[in-house]
Amino acid sequence: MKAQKLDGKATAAQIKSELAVRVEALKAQGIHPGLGTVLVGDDPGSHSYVAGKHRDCAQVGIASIQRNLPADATQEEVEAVVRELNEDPTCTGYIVQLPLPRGLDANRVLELMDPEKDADGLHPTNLGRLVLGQDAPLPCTPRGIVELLHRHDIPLNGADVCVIGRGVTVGRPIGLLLTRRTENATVTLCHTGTKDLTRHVMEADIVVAAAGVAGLVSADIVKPGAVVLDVGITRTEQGLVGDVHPEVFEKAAWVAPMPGGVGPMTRAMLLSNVVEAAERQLAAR
Ligand SMILES: Nc1nc(=O)c2c([nH]1)NC[C@@H]1CN(c3ccc(C(=O)N[C@@H](CCC(=O)O)C(=O)O)cc3)C=[N+]21
Repeated sequence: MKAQKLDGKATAAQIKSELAVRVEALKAQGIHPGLGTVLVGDDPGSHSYVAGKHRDCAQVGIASIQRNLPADATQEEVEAVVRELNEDPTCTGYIVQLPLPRGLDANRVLELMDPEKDADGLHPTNLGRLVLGQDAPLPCTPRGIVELLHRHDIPLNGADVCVIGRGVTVGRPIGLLLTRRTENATVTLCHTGTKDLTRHVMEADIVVAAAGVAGLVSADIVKPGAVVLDVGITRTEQGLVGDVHPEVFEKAAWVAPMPGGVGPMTRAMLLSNVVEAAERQLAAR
């Protein structure tokens, strides 16, 4: 058996064409969505992600606002840019690209953002709203994963999901999304302190691999017919490597590959968050 592909690239293209229609409708009402990015330092990976985000914006008619700071920028300089974007009416949503260079306090920066403009869903207020089940921008990668599963008719109701990784952008919030009544999955959150990872992966209907350990999920620990999503990215001399070993394609029913799976969905959800923030601003007028 060869796994079917959870095609994030094609699904993201579909979502972008839906968003382009909503952007036109907003513009007709006088609201022009604009995405701001705050990028500190010269990490080539971060620069290429941010460039991709602005290309996506152009495709759906969202304006781009780029604020780049040098690697030696101070906490005060970064915070000044955040304050500026909070006040900028042309910026309807923005992100601070993570991780920030050493020595900068990302939590203090996130806290300073206007939660209504938080396109990443990572402001403490919005993470709190997620816990409380209130309407708020959702973290992009978890939201992209749920959307990818929904659009391939993968059932979540009652599914046993094993999440590997407890990071703030993926592992921790995805448990909150998947256990909402509307999704109704059962989630096990595994991490470096997990005693027997193999046992948890073996029992799972759906595996979300977000540990950042190349090839961590091998075919021998995946249940036949499982759904496996590769969220890990490790840069090697041979290129980008995911957390899911290629042999898993021979055992799983569905695989979201890296590249071409969750990454493009993450970017599409960022655009969704910007459009929804603009729609909320219109509704509040
Ligand atoms: N504030 C903030 N928000 C983020 O959403 C955020 C961040 N910081 N820091 C870094 C991570 C990483 N991330 C990715 C998004 C898309 C791809 C993506 O599109 N990947 C392509 C391939 C990537 C490539 O070829 O370089 C794919 O999987 O097909 C990857 C990684 C967002 N992040």
